[in-house]
Amino acid sequence: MNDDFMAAMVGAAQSQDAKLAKKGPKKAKKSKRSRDKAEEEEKGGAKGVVEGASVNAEPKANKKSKKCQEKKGPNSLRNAIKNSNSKGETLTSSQRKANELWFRKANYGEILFKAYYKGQSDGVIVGSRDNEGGQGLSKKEKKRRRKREEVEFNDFINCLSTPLPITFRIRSTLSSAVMGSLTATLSRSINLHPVRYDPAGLIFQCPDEYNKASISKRGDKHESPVAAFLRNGLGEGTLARQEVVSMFPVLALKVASGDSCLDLCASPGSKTMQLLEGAGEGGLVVANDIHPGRVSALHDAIVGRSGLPPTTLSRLVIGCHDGSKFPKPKGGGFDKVLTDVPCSGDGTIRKDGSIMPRWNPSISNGLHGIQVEIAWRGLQLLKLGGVMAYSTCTFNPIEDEAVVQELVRRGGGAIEVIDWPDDVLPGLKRRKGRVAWRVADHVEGGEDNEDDEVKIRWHDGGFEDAKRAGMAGAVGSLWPKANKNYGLEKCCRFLPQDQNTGGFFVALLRKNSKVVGAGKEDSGGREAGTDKVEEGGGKTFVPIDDRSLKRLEGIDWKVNSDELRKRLWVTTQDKSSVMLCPRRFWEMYAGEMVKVGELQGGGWGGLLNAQHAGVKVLERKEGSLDYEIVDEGLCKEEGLL
Ligand SMILES: C[S@@+](CC[C@H](N)C(=O)[O-])C[C@H]1O[C@@H](n2cnc3c(N)ncnc32)[C@H](O)[C@@H]1O
Repeated sequence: MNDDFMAAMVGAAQSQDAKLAKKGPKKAKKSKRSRDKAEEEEKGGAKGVVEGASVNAEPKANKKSKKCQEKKGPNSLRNAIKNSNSKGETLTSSQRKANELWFRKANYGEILFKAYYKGQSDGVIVGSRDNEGGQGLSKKEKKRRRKREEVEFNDFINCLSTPLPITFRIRSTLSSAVMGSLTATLSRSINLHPVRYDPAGLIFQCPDEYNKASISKRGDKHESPVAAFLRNGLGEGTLARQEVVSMFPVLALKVASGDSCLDLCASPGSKTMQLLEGAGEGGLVVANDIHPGRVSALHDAIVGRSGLPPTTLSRLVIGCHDGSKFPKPKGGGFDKVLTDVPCSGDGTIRKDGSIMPRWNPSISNGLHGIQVEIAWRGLQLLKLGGVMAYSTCTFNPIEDEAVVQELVRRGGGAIEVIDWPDDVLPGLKRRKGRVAWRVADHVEGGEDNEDDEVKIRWHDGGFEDAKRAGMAGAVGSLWPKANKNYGLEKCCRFLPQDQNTGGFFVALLRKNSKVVGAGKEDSGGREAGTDKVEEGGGKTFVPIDDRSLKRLEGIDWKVNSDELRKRLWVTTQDKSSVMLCPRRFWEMYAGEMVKVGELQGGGWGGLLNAQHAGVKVLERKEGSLDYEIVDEGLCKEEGLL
């Protein structure tokens, strides 16, 4: 632990003590309990200082790969947390740590979470399922309804504090004989039956007594029969461990044999595996993630441990790009796209204890913009008539319906939210997407907040009002557009108490015609203008042209320009970098670039077992037209230096 951090902790504890002294004794007592808990965690060195949520938590990787991730992979969630104080100030690392520690110790995450979701519009968590908002009810009916909602809200909160059941699925690629024998073993020897809403009989949810701890006791004589069954099945590749709600988006996509699929935010890869199973041997799955370390973990999970046969694996291409700028492959778009975007992850509270303590609404507000951009790119990369699933594991409408609303709005008629297919998991309890929700941030004391308490600040007056009130990161697309019909009720919300699952959100979007950009006034969070890119415009890998080659003139390449032209494929990722796609493909493996294939023939994806679609090797120096090499080792390997 370094001195800075120690100082930050001491400072945080002192400021917290001062705050506790200011509050009444009751509040102080409550906060003391959570402070003790936080201190225990701190001593254990566990998740002491807030890191990314489970969805974004870095996989275990060696030190080198971690360093590499920090250098190369921006983490949207971590960034959102960093900037999540209501004033939008950029904090130093020790200020941030102190802030987080104080926040966690005082239990503010839970307080804000409850206040936010309790105060949300009808149906976001509790209440009407029909988007009617309870108009026209008598006083008595309203009172009864409020009581019912109170009970419902308590059910929701109570459910969040219970552990998530272990779930798994039988792989859909197995022969019916193997499937039959597995289901027979499960029902006869273990008395475990498929979930009632899966007529295919492939999804299983273990009873509560089989928790994570009991399942992880492996191989000893106390190993439970389910644990042994799982261990064998996972090893042989007949089973896949996956949270049940996480299976929904790919099932709803109804991937058919021969489909080309893009998984834009793929790591750790559980949904990529479902896509691969569905697309079969005639299909193609491109799995992408922005983090080299997470791409590596995805590779290990799928290529190393999934047990999927080589014929299936050869249909997989792994990429490592910012999904919002993913290059368009030559020869048209994908049949199916999945954008399982980075999110605040509060739907995973049952399995990730680190989420609630640092929860605040500004995290979601901060992620909305990148979620829109990734999903918008997904829509651009979709074939006409193709379907994209947009999914998150959060209850927050800011990351759910508000994103879908912005995509449909941008599409200007080209994009349509479609219904969940009737024949997929019939009987599954789904709640309708919301057409109304409330926008909030949180205030941490000071001028805007006389009580000096951290609390939710609602912005019901809309975007302009919120901007005037100093809401950090306010963009128009956070608010519902009450006067327009965007088909949001067709989105699906999954709440934990309904089926003993995690929380989840799925929207299916069909592309009916080409999408060409959007009006500036309501951009989803990035600078206006970035959404003006036409489909695939400037983002296709092409062999390097003379003009681009000229821009790279300062570099002392060891091969002549004809050879360079053959080897280098280029796409402009942003104004300051050039993504080169050598004719050889590379992947990130435990922090090292490893060559995995060579391009044959003319087109991108010509070799399907290529594991990487390109890599940024040149970056423009700030304020100059010169490029500098990002990865010298790679250029040397390629014979370019
Ligand atoms: C919810 S997780 C995906 C889970 C995965 N689909 C699965 O089911 O196993 C979100 C992922 O998005 C990645 N990510 C974050 N920002 C991204 C971006 N701009 N482009 C692509 N991936 C991104 C994170 O690294 C993280 O692995």
